[in-house]
Amino acid sequence: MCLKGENISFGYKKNSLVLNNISISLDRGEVLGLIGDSGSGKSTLCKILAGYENNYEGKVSLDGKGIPSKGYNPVQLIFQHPEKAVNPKWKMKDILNEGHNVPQEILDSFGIKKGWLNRWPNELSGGELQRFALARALGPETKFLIADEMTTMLDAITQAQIWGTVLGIVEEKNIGVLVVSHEKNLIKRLCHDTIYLKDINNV
Ligand SMILES: Nc1ncnc2c1ncn2[C@@H]1O[C@H](COP(=O)(O)OP(=O)(O)OP(=O)(O)O)[C@@H](O)[C@H]1O
Repeated sequence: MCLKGENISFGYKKNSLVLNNISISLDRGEVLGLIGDSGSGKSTLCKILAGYENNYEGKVSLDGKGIPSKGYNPVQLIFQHPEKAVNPKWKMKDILNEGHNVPQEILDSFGIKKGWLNRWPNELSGGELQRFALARALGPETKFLIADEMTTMLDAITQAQIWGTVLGIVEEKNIGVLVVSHEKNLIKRLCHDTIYLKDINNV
């Protein structure tokens, strides 16, 4: 199975492109790095690949078919700020199990403690919250994970722990991962291959 973006062009404003004719392809089981200057459109490309942004030119496909607009999204996007991805009025256990019942072994692998389940999102640290976001995103129907600066705000130890867990799970489940980061060493350590996005407004 392959997640493809073909000849993607996109601008937030008319006559001002952020992405110009970008093509990218990610296989299941592959860990691909995406680097580029600030403002070059990495997050925008992530949103397009995960189906969050529809107003683009070109084609995004999963094995030749469009990303399903209803039901569970097999392309899961994880952002830098997990607090923006959760409903602040829900307890963590409800947020966690919204799409499917997350197995105990996944909770254990991310070090999610029982006591955290009864808390509200604002009662957890960024790293704790990101563990929940990942446990939820790596569901049985997930085929691709798009990690947009997902550990940027964390200390080095937490970053290594979280990536260690994620890499174990994606390998076992044969999930493809796009790793967006400005940390070249992290990309080098994690990824099989890397692509570079140029800022088209800065060349
Ligand atoms: N919702 C939006 N409305 C208008 N312009 C936007 C919006 N989101 C991003 N942009 C602009 O689009 C360009 C690309 O932004 P994007 O966040 O995709 O870049 P990036 O490569 O991820 O940057 P960074 O590495 O700094 O996070 C930037 O110039 C940004 O200001």
